[in-house]
Amino acid sequence: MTRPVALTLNVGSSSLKFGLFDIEGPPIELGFGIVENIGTALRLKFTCNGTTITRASSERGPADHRSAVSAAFALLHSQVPSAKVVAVGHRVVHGGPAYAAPRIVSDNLLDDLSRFAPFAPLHQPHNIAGIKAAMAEFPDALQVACFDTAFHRNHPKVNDLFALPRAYYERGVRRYGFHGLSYDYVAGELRRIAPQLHAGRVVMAHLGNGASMCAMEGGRSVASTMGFTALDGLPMGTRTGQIDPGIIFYLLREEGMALDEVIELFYSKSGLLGLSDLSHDMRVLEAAGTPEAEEAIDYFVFRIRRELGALAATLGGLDAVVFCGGIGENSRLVRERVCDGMGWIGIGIDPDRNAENATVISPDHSRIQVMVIPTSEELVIARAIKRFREAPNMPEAGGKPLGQAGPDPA
Ligand SMILES: Nc1ncnc2c1ncn2[C@@H]1O[C@H](COP(=O)(O)OP(=O)(O)O)[C@@H](O)[C@H]1O
Ligand SMILES: CC(=O)OP(=O)(O)O
Ligand SMILES: [Mg+2]
Repeated sequence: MTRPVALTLNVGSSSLKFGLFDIEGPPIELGFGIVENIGTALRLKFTCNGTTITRASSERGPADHRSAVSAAFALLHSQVPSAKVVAVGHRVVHGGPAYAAPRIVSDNLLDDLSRFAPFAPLHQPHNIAGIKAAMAEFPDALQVACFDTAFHRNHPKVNDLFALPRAYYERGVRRYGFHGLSYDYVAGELRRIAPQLHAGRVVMAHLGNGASMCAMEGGRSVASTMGFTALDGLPMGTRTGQIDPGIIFYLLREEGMALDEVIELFYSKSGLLGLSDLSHDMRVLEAAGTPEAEEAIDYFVFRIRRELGALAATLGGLDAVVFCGGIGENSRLVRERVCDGMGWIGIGIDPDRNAENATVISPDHSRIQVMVIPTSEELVIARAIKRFREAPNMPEAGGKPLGQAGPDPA
């Protein structure tokens, strides 16, 4: 017997995450998979019905994104042969200035999204390739694109500006902000767990391989540390984060680097990896204990603290800080160091709660609640699919980001 399911695809620079959802009622996750090590030798992991299987790719030589997607589809077909994929939802990192809600995929949309590829070179080309692969694999399925930038589209204009001549803003050179699917999910969870905090002033820190922070007022994004590209703001696994743009001119002019080399340096060789000279992976750095690894963590924490102060000032005060993403959800060390000595602003941490990754890690009666809320970009995508299936003819059926409006459909 076949059963109709929805598939979510989140194709990143070095990994692909996919989810399988029952969407008959409120979306329920049936399975979750990850294909890692794109660029070298693929490693696959898939959990479904309580069983986890892991596999190494049999392919020889470095595997590209196309083989990663094929491997994910093959795994699905072999492990869940009864699943009939009726809809596929895609995380698309850049939606540009226009897309403030999910969209059904069309040729026009794909053309439009390709224009933003230079703004997100680690993600957008792979996101688009994932959509095309899914269209070929599941030709009868509904295809929905969900944008990381959409959650931030209602920023006050001043927070979207760069101090360039005005024409550049009109041409799309704006501070877009990313990780919107994650913030949307976590804002929805915050509304469920603590509606009074959701209604207040919140800084969220999505700390994963990509890392950013978002200031929210009443569940709406008003500012983000990421800008025109997902290179801005916090240092990341392999990305610089905010940097003096004068360095780019110096590298091009004085050190004679080619533009592509600078792009590679900033996106793929910097951040935690560049500073530690060891790894982009926080777990490895925490275990290493070398002075360089320590300094990489110190810089990561320093920039988070600095942005926390700046975003709190943007909000005119602070009611809650929420950590999410692989580091935010799991690294007690990073959370502890971020909150250390922040009593002056009202932030404190309970060591036992922090060690347990508890939902609330601040002490009782704290003025500012410090929380850990695991994110799920996949569930936000599945909910968008569900809305489109219920109202297929509405171009905006994806609606407003969940954290921002209306009751949670789940
Ligand atoms: N227990 C842990 N302690 C510290 N860091 C962790 C832990 N688990 C995961 N991480 C870190 O989370 C990061 C990956 O985050 P994730 O959100 O999964 O990334 P992606 O952006 O690829 O989705 C890596 O730096 C990893 O080391
Ligand atoms: C926008 C971004 O940085 O995404 P990721 O964390 O998946 O790299
Ligand atoms: Mg991520």
